[in-house]
Amino acid sequence: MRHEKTAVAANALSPVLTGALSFSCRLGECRSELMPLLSEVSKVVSAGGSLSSTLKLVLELMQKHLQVKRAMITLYDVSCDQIFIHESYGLSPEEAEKGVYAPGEGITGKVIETRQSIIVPHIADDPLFLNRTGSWDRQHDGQHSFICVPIIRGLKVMGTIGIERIYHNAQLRFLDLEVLRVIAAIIAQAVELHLLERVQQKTVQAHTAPHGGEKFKPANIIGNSRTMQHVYRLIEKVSHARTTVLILGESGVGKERVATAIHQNSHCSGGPFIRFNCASLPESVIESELFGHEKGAFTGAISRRAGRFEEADGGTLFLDEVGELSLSAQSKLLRVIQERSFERVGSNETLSVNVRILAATHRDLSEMVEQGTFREDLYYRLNVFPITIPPLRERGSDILILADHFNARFASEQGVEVPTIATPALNMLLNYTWPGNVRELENVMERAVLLADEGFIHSYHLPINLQPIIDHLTEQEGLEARLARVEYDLITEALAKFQGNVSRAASYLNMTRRALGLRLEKYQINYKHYRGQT
Ligand SMILES: Nc1ncnc2c1ncn2[C@@H]1O[C@H](COP(=O)(O)OP(=O)(O)OP(=O)(O)O)[C@@H](O)[C@H]1O
Repeated sequence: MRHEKTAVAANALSPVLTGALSFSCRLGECRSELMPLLSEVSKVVSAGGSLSSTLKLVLELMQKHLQVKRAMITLYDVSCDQIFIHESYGLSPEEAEKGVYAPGEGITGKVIETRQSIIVPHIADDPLFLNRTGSWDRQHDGQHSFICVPIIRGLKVMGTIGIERIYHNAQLRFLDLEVLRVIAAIIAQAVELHLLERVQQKTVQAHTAPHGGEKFKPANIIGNSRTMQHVYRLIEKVSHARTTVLILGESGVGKERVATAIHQNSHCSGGPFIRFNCASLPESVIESELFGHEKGAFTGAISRRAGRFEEADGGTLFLDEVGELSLSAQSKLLRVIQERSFERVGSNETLSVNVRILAATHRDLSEMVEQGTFREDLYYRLNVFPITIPPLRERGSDILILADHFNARFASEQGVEVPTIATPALNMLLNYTWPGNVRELENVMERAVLLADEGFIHSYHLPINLQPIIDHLTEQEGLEARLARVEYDLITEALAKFQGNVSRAASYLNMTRRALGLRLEKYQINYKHYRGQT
C-alpha cells in the first residue's frame, strides 16, 4: 500500500485549500462551511481555557463540519518517548486509553517520526493501521479512510490530529487533509503552551516536593541506576492507565517486580493481582486454566472452575513468559484481549471481564513474529507500552545496593548480625557479568550470609564462578599470584574511590592511564561498574 503523503508545512492556507473553499457539491460530497469551521476553531482557541476543553470543542466542530466518525488529537511526551491520545471523538475512555504509540509505530507514530501527513485511503488494506484503540471494526468500518497530520511548531513536532470517515471521492480527502493542517497550525500554539506549562509544573514539583523533590520510585524495587530510573518513570506514567504493558528483559531482571509495581500503583490496586506463567503448563490445560471449565467439560473436570481471567476480574492479570504460548493458545488469548469476553471450556455462556493485562517475556517477540512462531496481531495488542528492564551487568551502581539489601534481608531471616562485605568480595560482585541477573545475586548473597565468618563476607564465601582471573593466579600459590592479588585490590579500591574515573585512579596509583587500562584488561575489571559509587 502506497501512502499518499504531503510534505508541505501546515502553517498557512495552501493554494489547494484556498481553491477548495469554493469546492462545489458536484462530486456528491461538499464542504460549503469551511470558513465558518476555521473561524470557529480560531475563536475557540483564542478564548483560552484548558487544553483539554479547547481540544474537545475543536473535535466537536470537526465532527459537525467534516462529519468524521472518529477523531483524535495525540500529544507526544518526549520524557518517555511515547505518544498518547489527549482528546478524542467517537472513542470510549477505555479505547482512548489504549491509544499509546511509540514514534515510528503505526500511522500516528509514523507521522510523528517523519513530520509528514499521511492519508490512508482504506484502513482495511493498510498494514500500518494497528487499530490499537480497538475501536475500528472491519465489518462496519471497512471502507473508512484515515487522515493524520502532525501538530508542528518551528522544528518541534508536538502531536497529531487524526480523523476517520468514509470518503466517496479522493479530492475531498485531500481537501480535508488541508483543513486538518490548518487546524493543526491554529492549535499548535495552545499545544506548545500546554507542554511548556507541564514541564514547568514538573520542575516546580521537583523543587517543592518533600524530601528535596524525590522522584517516583516503586517501593518493591531496589536500585537507583539511571537506567532503572527510566523504568520507574515509565511505571509511573503507565500505572494509572488501563493500557496493556509488555515487560521485556532477560531472565531474573525483575520483570515480575515491575508488573507488581504497576498493579500496586494503579487504580485497580484494590483488586486481585493474578500471575499466570504461560510456560508452566502443557498446552492441553492452558485454555481451561485461563478461561475456566464447566463440570464434565473433559475427563477429570469434576467440578466447575473459574479461570485466571475470572479470578483477575477488577484487577490485573500478569501473563508471564507470554512468548512460550502455542499458536493456538495465542489466538484464544487474542480474542479475549480484543473482546474482553470468553467462554469457559464446555460452556456456551459468554463471560465479560474487566481486567488489565500485563505480559512479560525474555524472548524477542518481533523476531518470533518474523519466524512465524508468534502472531503479529497479538504482538501489536501486547506491545502497546513496552518497558525494557536492563540486565544487571549494565547497572553496576545497583549491584552494591542490591547486595546490601539481600545481605540485610537474609541476615534478618537467619537471625544473625548483618555481616560486612569485605572489599575484595565487593569487587568480585561488581566485576562479575551476572548472566542470571538479580535472581543469581540474590542466591549468591543468601549463601554468603550463611557462610560468613566472624561478621565478614570474604571473597572465598562467593561461588567459584564469581572468582575472576585473579583466582586462577592465586592457585599458583607463588609470589606472582600474591602480588597480583594485591595489585587487583589496589586497582579496584582506586576505581571505587574515584567512582570509575580511570584517569584519576591512574594518577592516584602513579601510573599512566594506558598502563592502568592494560591492567584492567588483564584482570577483566569493568571501570563502568564503579560509576555512581561512593
Ligand atoms: N530490583 C529488585 N529489587 C529487589 N529484588 C529484585 C529486584 N529485581 C529482581 N529481584 C528479585 O530477583 C528475583 C527475580 O525477579 P523476578 O522474578 O521479578 O524476575 P523475572 O525477570 O520476572 O524473572 P523470569 O524471567 O525468570 O520470570 C526475585 O526473587 C525478585 O524478588
